[in-house]
Amino acid sequence: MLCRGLSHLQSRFQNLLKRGVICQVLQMSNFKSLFPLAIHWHHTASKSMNCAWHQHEDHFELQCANTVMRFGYVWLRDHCRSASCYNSKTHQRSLDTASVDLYIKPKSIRLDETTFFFTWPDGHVTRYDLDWLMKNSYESQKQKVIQPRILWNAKIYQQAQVPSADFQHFLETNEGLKKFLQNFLLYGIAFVENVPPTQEHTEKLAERISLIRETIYGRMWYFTSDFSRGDTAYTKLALDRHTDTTYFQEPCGIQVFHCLKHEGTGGRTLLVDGFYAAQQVLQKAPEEFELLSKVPLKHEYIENVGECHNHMIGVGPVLNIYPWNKELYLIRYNNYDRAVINTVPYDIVHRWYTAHRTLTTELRKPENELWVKLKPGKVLFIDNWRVLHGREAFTGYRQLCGCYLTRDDILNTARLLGLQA
Ligand SMILES: C[N+](C)(C)CCCC[C@H](N)C(=O)O
Ligand SMILES: O=C(O)CCC(=O)C(=O)O
Ligand SMILES: [Fe+2]
Repeated sequence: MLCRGLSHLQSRFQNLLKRGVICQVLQMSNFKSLFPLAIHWHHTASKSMNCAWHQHEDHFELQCANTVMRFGYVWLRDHCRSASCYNSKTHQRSLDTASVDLYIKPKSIRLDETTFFFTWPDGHVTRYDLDWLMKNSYESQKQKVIQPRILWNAKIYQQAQVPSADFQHFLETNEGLKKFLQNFLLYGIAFVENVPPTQEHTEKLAERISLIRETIYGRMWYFTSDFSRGDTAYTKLALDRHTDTTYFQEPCGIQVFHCLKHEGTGGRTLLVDGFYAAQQVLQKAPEEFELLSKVPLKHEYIENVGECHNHMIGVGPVLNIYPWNKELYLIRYNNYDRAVINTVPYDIVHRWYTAHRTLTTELRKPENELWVKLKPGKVLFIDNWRVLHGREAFTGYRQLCGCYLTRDDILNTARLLGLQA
């Protein structure tokens, strides 16, 4: 076992010292640029980043600044990035994980500058860069937000004065696209203006950022109040706030709306940030937030109108959160399409209704409602996993076209443009 800088060890690491071998890494000058979590460490670490490590019986421990990170040996062996274990051209694992001894332990560990060298019992050597380990540790992921967002009520959104994208700029420049996507990711809604009011141009716009998600409503849809489909959307009635396609196992990620024509009154679009409302529930009644994130519900779409026969069922809680950092990523809220609740016993059902009421109260607060009148030329993108939409009743002839997009593909575009998504 080789160690460096032992003389620099301070009392801070004395506990670790007592338990065995300690090594320290000094002067990590490239640390901040390599490690995106630098923002977090920035406050806690001085310029020379001190890290200490320790080889335990069943895991490897790394301590940098105030973070203690633990890595199991099977995990470490499984994440070997050597040429025989990992294809760096395809970014795919070649190693057969099932061939790794579940009780594997390294024969030796040494640190050279900022690279650890693990030698395994069969002589295979794995190298891990310190910053790679830090970035990929559970402990750092736990503190990290997957998707930075600005939660809003009407006032916050209006005061932010988020600009709309211009059709040409959006189509022809990466910069225009990137700005649009950044706003979309932050707020869950975004507008494009100066779009020729046709279905073809709307389609072109959608294809610029994502693959269109074809559903039972078609690829591009075009609808009026003709009740051509068995759903209230195809009437002139008001629609309370909701998310769409809750009856899919994976609800559509994004909804695109373009109002091509409206000769009449009413018909404004209502937008509510579901995550803002959920955040209020978390603050006011955390146990209700938890219940909404745990109780599985069914939503259902049953249609028998004309030639259209469909029966869709989607299952999932109202609030969907990542288990490791509790970050909210999907709200499934549609009181029209919610199916019979038969997945939980009656006493929990009652508690669920209470929690659902609390969330509904937040969602219905007038200060959380953003009302917009969609006009030909102005296309609205809605994050259907976050922002609820609704509409006011209307009179006269109204034509809306649009489509759904797959969330994976829009996030793919965002990442390729360098955005965090
Ligand atoms: C958008 N488009 C008119 C095609 C479909 C409307 C789907 C309406 C359905 N109740 C839901 O919320 O999913
Ligand atoms: O007519 C509208 O403005 C929206 C209707 C609706 O909720 C939908 O089509 O998903
Ligand atoms: Fe809808």
